[in-house]
Formats: sequence, C-alpha cells, structure tokens
Amino acid sequence: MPHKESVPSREFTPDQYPDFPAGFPTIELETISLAKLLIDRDAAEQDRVFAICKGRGFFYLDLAGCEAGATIAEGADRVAATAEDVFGLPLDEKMSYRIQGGSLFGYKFAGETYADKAGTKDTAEFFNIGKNDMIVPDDQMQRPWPDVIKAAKPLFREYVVTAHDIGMSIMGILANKLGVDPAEFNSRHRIEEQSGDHIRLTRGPPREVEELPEIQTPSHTDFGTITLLMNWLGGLQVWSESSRKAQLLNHEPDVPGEWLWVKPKKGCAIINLGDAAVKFTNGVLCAGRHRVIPAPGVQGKYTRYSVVYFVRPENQCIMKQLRGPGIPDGPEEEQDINAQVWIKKQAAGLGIQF
Ligand SMILES: O=C(O)CCC(=O)C(=O)O
Ligand SMILES: [Fe+2]
Repeated sequence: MPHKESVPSREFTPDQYPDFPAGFPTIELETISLAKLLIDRDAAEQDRVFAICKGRGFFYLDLAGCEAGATIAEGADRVAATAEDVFGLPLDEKMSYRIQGGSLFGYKFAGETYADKAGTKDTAEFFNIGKNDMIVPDDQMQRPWPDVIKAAKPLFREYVVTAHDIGMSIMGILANKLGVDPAEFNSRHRIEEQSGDHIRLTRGPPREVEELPEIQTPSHTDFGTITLLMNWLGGLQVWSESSRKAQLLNHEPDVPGEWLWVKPKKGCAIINLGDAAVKFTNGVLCAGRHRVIPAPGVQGKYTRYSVVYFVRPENQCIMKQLRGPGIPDGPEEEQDINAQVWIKKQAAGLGIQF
C-alpha cells in the first residue's frame, strides 16, 4: 500500500495553471530583454524602452540571460509561496498588521476599499512589505512583521535590492534619453533612504461568476516612479488608451470594452511607470492606467497571487519636474511638496478607491 502523506494542499500552484484562454481581448505588450539592457547596453533596446515609456508605459521585461533577471524570476515564486503563508494566517492576526495611521505598509483586507461609486467592494487582500525594514537588521526595523515574513527576510531583502536596481537601470536609460543626468534620478531614489517602496503581496479569490467581472483592484495608475510586477494568472487589464488621454473623472473608460487583458508571459516581469515618472518629466513619460479582475475562463477557478515592487521617490524628495533638453519646461511649482505628502495626495485623489 502506498503510504499516504498528509501534505497540506497549496493554493499557489503555478505549474498547474492552464494557459490564458482564447477569445478574450488582449493587448500585445512589447517585450524588452533585461540582458540586452544590462549586459549588452543595446542601443536599439534602449530606444524601444524610451518609446514605450512615452507611449503606453507598460512592457514585458524578459528576465532570461542575466543574474538580476534570475533573482526576480526565481525569487517571485518563493515570495508568492510565502505570500500564501502570510494570507493563510488567521484574520485577526492579519488585522493586527492593518495598514493605518498614514502608513503604507501592512495588511489590507478584501473589501476595504470601494471599486466604484455604487459601493462595490474590492476583493483583493494586500500585504505591503516596506523596503526599508527588509534591508536593515532586525533591531532597526520600524514595524512589527509576521513571523513568516521575518523568517523569509533574506529572500525579501534580495528581491527588494534587485527589483530596485532594475528600476534604477531603467530610469538611467530614460534619463539619458531625456538629456538628464541619471544622478538626478539616483539621488531621488537612494535605497537606504526612507521611501514608500514596498513589495506588495496580493491575493485575489477565484472568479465567482463567468460574466460579472468583480473587481479585484480598481482602475488606477501607480503612484511611484516605476513598478515591477510578477503575476501567473490573467486578471491584469490595461486601458486601451494611454492614461494621458484618459478622462479621469471616475477612473473608468467611458466606452465599454476598453479594458484589454495582459496575458502573463512566462519568464517575464511586467514593467509600468507611475505618477512620479510623469511628474518628474512634466508628462513626457506615461503612467499606464490598469486594474485587476479575476482571471478569465478556466484560469478563473484559481486563487490569484501577484508580487509587485514599487520603486518610489524618497520620502524627503521634493516633487518637482526635472529640467533638461528632453523635458518641456513647466511653470515653477508653487509649493515644495515632498514625496511622502505627494503620494498621500495621489492616494486621496483616487478618492473612493484607496
Ligand atoms: O496583480 C496585478 O497583476 C497588478 C497589481 C497592481 O496593479 C497593484 O497592486 O498596483
Ligand atoms: Fe497597479
């Protein structure tokens, strides 16, 4: 008789996920090779990054062929497995880490925010793990973290450092194209300085009904400078128009059918720019508007995990446009607003949502 093992069943099972189903309107994002950027310093690839970031502001980043890429590709699977352990904690324990008091870090329960004016609730759980606490010794951490996160701190540290570094490399390319010294970006995103950077673990429940797209994460642009996203199931959608053209009144396209699915692409991260990149470049770069709904069709019966890294300006960074040949001069900002305050304002601007 085979010996029956009591292996607890796991929820994050990427090897078992079926392919993204046919028959859904998808967008073919362009694919940029990280190895071509980091190792070859390929000029054509850099041109493509710049063109994409001025346009839609979303692309696949092929992680193959370089160490940083391997760290993210392998790390994301391990981070998502840890996410499963985090979200598997009892609700009252998770609630003891609730995001509150103006902090960006900790737990957001499903249904905490509204997905629309009708009062529909979001369905995603988040656990935002602050960058700074992951890169300092335990006794210098500013917040308590669940034991499962503390136990995986070396993994989170490596992921944070690598994702931040990739973000800075992309910013460096954009800076050169804009005629701005990359040091202008580097000095605003020093890893050891306090910032709103975090790894966001997300968990969305399986789809309840075929037709109705319950909203996992409502329509938004990210607040930071650059985002590195890893996901395994469909669910991410981008607006077919870039956010530059968007009428942002209710954060929804006016025309139905304007949301296009982004298929997860094996071995690739998804990169998108956020509001701070738009601000620094006075609108030259574009933050793509997006949302998350449960995966479509056959994929929809799986619980959806994603691992998101947000590179954001340091808390004390004054949010002003950078000046350079490739950036149109706007009027001098009337007030000095630092990134910490600015990001809170961006969040408040989303009003009902976050
Ligand atoms: O889960 C995803 O695929 C995207 C998540 C996202 O957009 C966010 O957390 O800002
Ligand atoms: Fe996002």
